[in-house]
Amino acid sequence: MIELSDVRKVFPARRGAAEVVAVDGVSLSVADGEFAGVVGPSGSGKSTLARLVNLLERPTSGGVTVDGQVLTDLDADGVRRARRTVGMVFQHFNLLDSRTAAGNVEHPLELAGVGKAERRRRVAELLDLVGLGDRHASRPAQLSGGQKQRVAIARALAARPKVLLCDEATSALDPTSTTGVLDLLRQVRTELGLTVLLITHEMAVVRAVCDSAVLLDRGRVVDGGPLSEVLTRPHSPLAAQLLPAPPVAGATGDLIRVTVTESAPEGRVLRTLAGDLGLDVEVVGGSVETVAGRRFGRLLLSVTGDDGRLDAALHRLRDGGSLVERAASGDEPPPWQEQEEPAPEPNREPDEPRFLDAPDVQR
Ligand SMILES: Nc1ncnc2c1ncn2[C@@H]1O[C@H](COP(=O)(O)OP(=O)(O)OP(=O)(O)O)[C@@H](O)[C@H]1O
Repeated sequence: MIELSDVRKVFPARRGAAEVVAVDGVSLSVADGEFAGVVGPSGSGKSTLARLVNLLERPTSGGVTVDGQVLTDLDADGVRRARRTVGMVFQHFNLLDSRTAAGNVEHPLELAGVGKAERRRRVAELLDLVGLGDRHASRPAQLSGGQKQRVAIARALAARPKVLLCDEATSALDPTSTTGVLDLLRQVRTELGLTVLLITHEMAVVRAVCDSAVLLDRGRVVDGGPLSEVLTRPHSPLAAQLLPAPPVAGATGDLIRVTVTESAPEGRVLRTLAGDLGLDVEVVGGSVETVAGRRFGRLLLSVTGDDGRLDAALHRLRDGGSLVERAASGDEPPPWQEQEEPAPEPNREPDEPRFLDAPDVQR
C-alpha cells in the first residue's frame, strides 16, 4: 500500500530562478494490488510525485508510507533498505549498455549481496517471466524498445518489490510494444500481487490498465478515484480527459451528450428516446471504450421533438442512471485544457481527442 499524506515538495530558488512548489499538499492512498495512474499536464508534478514515493526526493513536509513503513521517519540507511520494496521503471529504460540483458537484471541482486547461484536462478526466472528467456546474452543495443523495457521491468522486480513505480514507461514505445508492456505490467501485478503507480500523459494507457487515477494540476490533486466512479461523476475533469467526447462543431438540432455504462448501455438509451418517447434521434458522434475492464462511452445525439418530450427524455435517462448533458455548439473547453501540452516525443502516439465538458452536467 502507498500512502501520501499532505506531501509538499518545494525546490528552493537557485541561480536567479524562483523556488518551485512541485507538489503542493498531495494526499493519496493506493491499496494493495491496485493499479493506479497519475496524469496531468507537463510540469504538474507527476514525476516528482513518483520520486517522492521511493524517497528519491525527500518531501519538504508530509508523510510517505509504503507497505506499512513510514519512509519519511527513516534515516538514510533505512531509506536505502526500504527502497528495495519499491521497483522503478523509466521512460528511457536506464539500462547499462555494457551489460547483457541478464547482467542488467543481475545488477541489483549483486548490489544487495545475493550469492551467485541464487542470482543466476533468479535472473533466469525473471527473464522467463518477461518473455525474454531466449535473450539472456543480448545487449541493450541488440534489443527493441519493448524488449529493453521488459529487461527494465525484470530488473525492477529483481529485489521482489511490493510496489512498482512506472514513470512514462511506455511513452518511448510504438503502439504494439506499448500494448505488450502494458499487458506484462497487468500480468506481473496479478501474479506477484504488486501495487502499481503509473505516471503517464497517455489517457489510452490509463484506460487500458488502471483501476484508479488522479489528475494533478500545478502540484495538486484536482480529481481522482476509481475509474468507474470518475467516469460517471458530473463535472469530472479527469473523466473529460479519459473519455473522448464527440465534438459538437457543425452539429445542429437539440444536442445531448449521454455517458453510457454497462448498466445504462447505448441500446437502452436509444430505445428510451426513439422507442418509448417517439423522438427522432440521430447519432451525431460518439465512442465506446473499455475502461478498467468495463464498457463506457459518450454519445452525441441530435434529438428532434417538442420541448416537453425532450425534457421528459432527459429525466427518463437520468432516472435510468445515465449521465446526461445538453450540448451546444458554443461549448468552451474548461480552463485546464488550455494549458500548454508537453512537447511530443519521438514515437509518441498522437494526442488523444479531448472531451469538451459542458457546464450543465447533471444526473
Ligand atoms: N530538481 C528540480 N529542481 C527544480 N525544479 C524542479 C526539479 N524537478 C522538477 N522541478 C520542477 O517541478 C515542477 C514539476 O516537475 P515534474 O517533472 O514533476 O512535472 P511532470 O508533471 O512530471 O512534467 P512532464 O510531464 O513534463 O515530465 C516543474 O515546474 C519542474 O520544472
